[in-house]
Amino acid sequence: MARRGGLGADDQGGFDRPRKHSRPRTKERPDYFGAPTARIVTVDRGRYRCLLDNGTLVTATKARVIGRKGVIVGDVVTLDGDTSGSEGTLARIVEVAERRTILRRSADDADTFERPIVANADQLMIVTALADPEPRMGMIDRILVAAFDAKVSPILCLTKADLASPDELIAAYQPLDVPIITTRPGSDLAAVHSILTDHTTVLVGHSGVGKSTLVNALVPGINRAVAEVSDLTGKGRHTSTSALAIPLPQGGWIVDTPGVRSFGISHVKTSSIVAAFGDLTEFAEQCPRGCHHQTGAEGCALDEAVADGRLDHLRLASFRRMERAFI
Ligand SMILES: Nc1nc2c(ncn2[C@@H]2O[C@H](COP(=O)(O)OP(=O)(O)OP(=O)(O)O)[C@@H](O)[C@H]2O)c(=O)[nH]1
Ligand SMILES: [Zn+2]
Repeated sequence: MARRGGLGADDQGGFDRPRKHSRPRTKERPDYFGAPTARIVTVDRGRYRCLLDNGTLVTATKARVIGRKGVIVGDVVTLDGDTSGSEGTLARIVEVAERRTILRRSADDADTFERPIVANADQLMIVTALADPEPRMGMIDRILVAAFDAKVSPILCLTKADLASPDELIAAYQPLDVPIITTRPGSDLAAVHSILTDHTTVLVGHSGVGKSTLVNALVPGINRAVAEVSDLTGKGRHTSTSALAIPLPQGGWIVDTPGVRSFGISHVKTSSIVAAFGDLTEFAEQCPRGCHHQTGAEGCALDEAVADGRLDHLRLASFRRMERAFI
């Protein structure tokens, strides 16, 4: 006679095992639909400063559901808990939206650990002084490579045009099709504004190039806003190495990166540089397997393309310089 569950009803082996998958859930996973979303503007010692869509600045921690996943500046997050932004309150980050881009760097080339620094940026502005400090093309090239790799559009901003001519740098970077902006004290920033509007643009540059001067000119009153953020961290000045995202009055964001002085690019692959030079890919496909495309590379189809006029030699020279920047 068949009894329901008869088989193995007294079978120790079958029923003593913990039934991991059939245990009833004690708690339903909460549904965060309708919960406020915010942008991470800075990170300081495990505390995340988030700007709600309504303009409220909220301090938050990571909820346990986030686990070990990193939350970085530029991330779009869902908040739970107290999102009033009142002093002493703490919200919880319960969801991190999928990132459109991640800008990474390794601190230097010896450090192969890649650190994500900014999420969801679509532009990267390399701020370089034309003098004082002297421009370093190697540095510009490395940052360009990092931008191409992250599929973030680079922009070159040449400051201190009152001290030296930009002609040489413009000639060097024009073949890359990178927008180039020059500034000087009191210069009209309309071109800068229009390139930044409705984008999320990360600013990188060496100390002293005039990045703060530029940010202050772009965002009136930001001195005060920076001070507010540092006050809330309990320190007199903003000493965090975190990036700081600043909303632009006309729409869009700029992300200032005080910590990024060097730009290790040990995580970048050759293929992503070739991919960044879309017009070169069709030629490179004709190269011998494993071709590094450098000067003297045997049978490199890029040389042939230049020889028969299909490719501008300056463009190839720029591509090779980019590749050399990290080989
Ligand atoms: N001649 C000239 N000086 C400038 C220009 N822009 C900025 N400076 C000066 O350059 C110096 C450095 O400017 P900052 O804006 O502090 O440079 P920074 O890149 O923010 O430097 P850190 O704060 O150290 O990261 C200051 O003395 C500025 O007044 C410019 O277009 N021309
Ligand atoms: Zn080649």
